[in-house]
Amino acid sequence: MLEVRGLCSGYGRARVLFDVDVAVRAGQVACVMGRNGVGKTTLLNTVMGLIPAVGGSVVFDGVDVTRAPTHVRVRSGMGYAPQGHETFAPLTVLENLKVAADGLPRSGEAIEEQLELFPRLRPLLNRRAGLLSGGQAQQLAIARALVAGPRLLVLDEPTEGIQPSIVAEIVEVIGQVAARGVAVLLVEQYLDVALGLADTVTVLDAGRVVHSGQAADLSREEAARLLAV
Ligand SMILES: Nc1ncnc2c1ncn2[C@@H]1O[C@H](COP(=O)(O)OP(=O)(O)OP(=O)(O)O)[C@@H](O)[C@H]1O
Repeated sequence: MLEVRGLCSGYGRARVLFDVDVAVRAGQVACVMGRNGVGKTTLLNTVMGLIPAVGGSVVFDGVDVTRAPTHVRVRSGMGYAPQGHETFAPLTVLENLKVAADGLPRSGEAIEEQLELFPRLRPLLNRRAGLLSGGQAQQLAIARALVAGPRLLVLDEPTEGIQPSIVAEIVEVIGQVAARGVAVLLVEQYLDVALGLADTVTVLDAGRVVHSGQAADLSREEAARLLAV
């Protein structure tokens, strides 16, 4: 579904990612881990085309999108919930979902599906997104990314700073989304969440892949060691 090969990117002349390979299959969760500042968000932003790649390739569903603008990637089936659960703060929850569903053939149904996935959002439909708690806003951000029915869902630290009960709900939804056949590329700092969801794990350090493999083959101790490098 997604094949990232030899990806290099950065900011101006400051190179952040060096030859990063990562792949995600339909129905699987690929988790990218690493300490703060190693380049995880830069990787996701480069995959989504928000930062240009200076080397390597991003192939989605067999199509090379390395130079495609973000909106083309989104239209071709890539959904993104960036770090910090970004939503349109002055708009209500429903308006946020409507903006994301704009132009879809069955937008009402698409929004209803998200409310089934995130029942906590239903009583909040008329609340401004800027007034939501962090966990509610994160659920809205994921719902927005899902509303168009992406085949790849890219999530940047969806559990960061969120109360444990909502973390459990978000983890459950990510598992359900993958079980429906969506490929999930997930940046996650919490080891338990990551190892609980992941099919594959890629660990970055200083912009390079230092571990890549099946989650089932990675012990908790080895993962903790890699993240402490
Ligand atoms: N807009 C920017 N301009 C210049 N440098 C940046 C920019 N954004 C990030 N960086 C730098 O790129 C490097 C990687 O940052 P990135 O946010 O990708 O790391 P991360 O692994 O996602 O970290 P975190 O877990 O803290 O979110 C860091 O050294 C950071 O300072």
